[in-house]
Amino acid sequence: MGLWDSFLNWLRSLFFKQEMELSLVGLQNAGKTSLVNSIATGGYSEDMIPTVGFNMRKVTKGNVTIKLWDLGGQRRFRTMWERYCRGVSAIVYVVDAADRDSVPISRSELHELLTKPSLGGIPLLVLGNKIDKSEALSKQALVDQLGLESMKEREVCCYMISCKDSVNIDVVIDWLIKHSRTAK
Ligand SMILES: Nc1nc2c(ncn2[C@@H]2O[C@H](COP(=O)(O)OP(=O)(O)OP(=O)(O)O)[C@@H](O)[C@H]2O)c(=O)[nH]1
Ligand SMILES: [Mg+2]
Repeated sequence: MGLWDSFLNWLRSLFFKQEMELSLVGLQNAGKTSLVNSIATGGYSEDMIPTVGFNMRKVTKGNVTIKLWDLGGQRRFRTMWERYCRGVSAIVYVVDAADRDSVPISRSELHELLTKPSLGGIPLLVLGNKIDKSEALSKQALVDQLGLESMKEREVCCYMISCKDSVNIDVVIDWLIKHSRTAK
């Protein structure tokens, strides 16, 4: 690339730079921190430490800088979810689709969170993770069991992913970038 093209690209990046802030929520062991790693570097590890409280990571994709709040999913951290979801461009809710017993709890935590008036209208991206496992639910089963069809007051989208095998991570990134236009 010539100097002039590089200069033009740099100029373009100044004008089209976008920022967005996202919160990642969901039960412990769902794979939220794994998803952050997958988005940021494509890396994956079996050996993860549960998130205590929260972590903040900034990831740049093209011209979009994404500020990610990766929240702890253990019960004692769930009361903080609402605070970190206020004012974000989108809420990303991660579910372990292979842990069928945990789905009802995941459903009630999600519905409880979304009743908060402060979070009204914020788009929701639900990710059924760990589809590399044979016991993982299908997308339709997950949508049904989480009661996503009944959510009419916000935009809701659901994808099935695997952080382990990097399945659909690109689709997730595309969805996030599209929603950065509403960044505050
Ligand atoms: N098989 C499989 N395992 C996964 C996948 N994604 C994450 N895991 C595993 O699930 C476990 C939990 O992952 P984390 O990313 O720490 O989960 P978390 O949601 O951040 O958990 P908390 O921080 O406690 O809320 C780890 O052992 C990961 O290796 C996946 O796509 N497939
Ligand atoms: Mg974590």
